[in-house]
Amino acid sequence: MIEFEDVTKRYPDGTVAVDNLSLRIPSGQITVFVGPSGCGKTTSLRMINRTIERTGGRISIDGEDINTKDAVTLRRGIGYVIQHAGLFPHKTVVDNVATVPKLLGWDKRKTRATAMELLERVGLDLKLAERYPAQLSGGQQQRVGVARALAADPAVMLMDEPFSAVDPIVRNQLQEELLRLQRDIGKTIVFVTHDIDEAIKLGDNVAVLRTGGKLAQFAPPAELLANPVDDFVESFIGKDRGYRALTFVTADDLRLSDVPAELTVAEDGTPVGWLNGSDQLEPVGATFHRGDSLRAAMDAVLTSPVGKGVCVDDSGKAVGVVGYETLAERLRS
Ligand SMILES: Nc1ncnc2c1ncn2[C@@H]1O[C@H](COP(=O)(O)OP(=O)(O)OP(=O)(O)O)[C@@H](O)[C@H]1O
Repeated sequence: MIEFEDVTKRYPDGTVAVDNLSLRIPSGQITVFVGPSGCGKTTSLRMINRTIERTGGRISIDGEDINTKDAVTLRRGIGYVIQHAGLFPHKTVVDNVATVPKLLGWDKRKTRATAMELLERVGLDLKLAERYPAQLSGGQQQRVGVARALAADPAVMLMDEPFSAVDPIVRNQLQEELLRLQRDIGKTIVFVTHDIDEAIKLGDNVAVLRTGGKLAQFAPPAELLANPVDDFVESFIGKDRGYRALTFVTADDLRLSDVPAELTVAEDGTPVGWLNGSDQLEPVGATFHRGDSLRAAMDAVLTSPVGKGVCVDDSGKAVGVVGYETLAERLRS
């Protein structure tokens, strides 16, 4: 656990970037700092690896005050990923990832093997390993940045707007990959973003900061959407919070009806289309799985030409359908 106790940062010019911040960041989870520009997110993050020194209060990792450690040793145990990846331009991709293991004096073979394994884990084509950063796309560079931060297997990883500079599609892919990776590695990740949707998607917990570095609310995303503590948090979360909260409700217990005859399925049971009155096939629309959210089920209903969302199993086979009435019944419960 990383604990902030009454942490303050006053810059030499008198700016108070962070004001009496107290919160507990649980181990093995993703905690997101979110808030408007200039609210102190980056300052808060960088005080954890002491690239910015706090001016008041205490920060501890697993009970140990970070100031009792030498700053360089502390930083080697904490991965750090920033916007634009911050890769060394004169080093190849694999050498970038190997930076910290080399500093730690690992032997060459082990270092290279680890670097290649990490590149694979973050989803980078290994053919790119000998390229230089400038020869990669922004999204590929970010993957290398994540691999580099993970190289020495740190327990803590700090990520400062890591996906902000890439286009929305790549950004979405990188977010999905981070969630997938985190299911395997279970690091303590502190993630900074100004984008509330990114915070809600990635965070196990979200700390909403207001200007002046004050904590407005610290809660899991579902709670934040359901119960914003004040007008500031509510307006920061934005519109559609009721609808977005459905992301956190599972469709597990949704009552399904049998697959009707009008839904044409292939030999393997996968849905092909809805047969309309003129004997023509209309597209199925979005489908959903049992374990998906109610939001996904609702999307399936809304995109279906006949108002029936198709539920499929892991092999893609249609296992049932759900209509407006059942969905509404579930939403009311
Ligand atoms: N070196 C500095 N000297 C003085 N003030 C600073 C310094 N660095 C940051 N600040 C101020 O501290 C406040 C918080 O800055 P910080 O970068 O932590 O915010 P942020 O929430 O990460 O912002 P953004 O989303 O725009 O990156 C801002 O008012 C900023 O101008």
